[in-house]
Amino acid sequence: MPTFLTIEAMTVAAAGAPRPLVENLSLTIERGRVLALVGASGSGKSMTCLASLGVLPPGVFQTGGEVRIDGRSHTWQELRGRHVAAIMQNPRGAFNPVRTMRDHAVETLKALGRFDSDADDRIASALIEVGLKEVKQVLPLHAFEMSGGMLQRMMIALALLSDAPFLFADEPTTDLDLVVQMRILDLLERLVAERGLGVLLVTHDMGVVARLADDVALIDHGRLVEEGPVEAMFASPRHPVTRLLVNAHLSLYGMELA
Ligand SMILES: Nc1ncnc2c1ncn2[C@@H]1O[C@H](COP(=O)(O)OP(=O)(O)OP(=O)(O)O)[C@@H](O)[C@H]1O
Repeated sequence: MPTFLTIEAMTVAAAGAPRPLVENLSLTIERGRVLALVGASGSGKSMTCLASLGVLPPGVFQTGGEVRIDGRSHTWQELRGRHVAAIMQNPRGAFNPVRTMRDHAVETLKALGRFDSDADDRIASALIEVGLKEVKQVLPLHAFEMSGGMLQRMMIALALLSDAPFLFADEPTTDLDLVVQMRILDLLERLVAERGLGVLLVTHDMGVVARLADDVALIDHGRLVEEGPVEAMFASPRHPVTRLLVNAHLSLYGMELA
């Protein structure tokens, strides 16, 4: 099983934009650890994620860089599903409204080339692993019949069906209420511990970072400006934007940086 996923010198540009949206950005994600990619809105976090998965929106292009697993380059087809699974913000929008949860699970297994006689067992154990224990009741549901928290759990279950060792999670709790956020973060933490997943967690929420991340990388205007263990980032942030984010977080608790 691989140990490291490295994003190397990733550069992303948009047609007509005067400067790159992401510039020469390198990150390493290690199995069993959570790397938080933080930064202000529009700093390039999602573009880094999307470029690394080869799914940039129309008009936006990767102009440099690559993704390696333990030093080896891979095609997007090999990366997506086999090595990296992804969960995104707004799970409701990710589901086809006229298809059931079972349809989505079957479609995911078919896309991965893993739809065989064990499919039903595999789907059931993925649902149980993410806390959707009433499998028979959940599988016939459509997205509109489920809460945001259930849908995010279902997205994570679909990600687990691939057995990919790395997970990209782009703002996985942003649209959820605080109690559900906490439960999803608990679930991600358990999956990192039990499956040894390596997670790239995209967020602008320093509360989420404090709760889940081992390491933090800060991006500003598409460039990596600070990187290190989470404790150091909170105790002595160096870059002005990191100080701003940490101070904004601490002020919620009536505290500020020394
Ligand atoms: N489809 C697009 N075409 C051109 N530029 C885009 C497109 N989508 C986003 N951008 C620009 O790319 C830059 C980076 O956007 P990105 O979505 O990666 O930021 P982000 O850090 O993830 O922000 P947020 O936290 O708000 O999601 C922004 O300046 C944004 O305006």
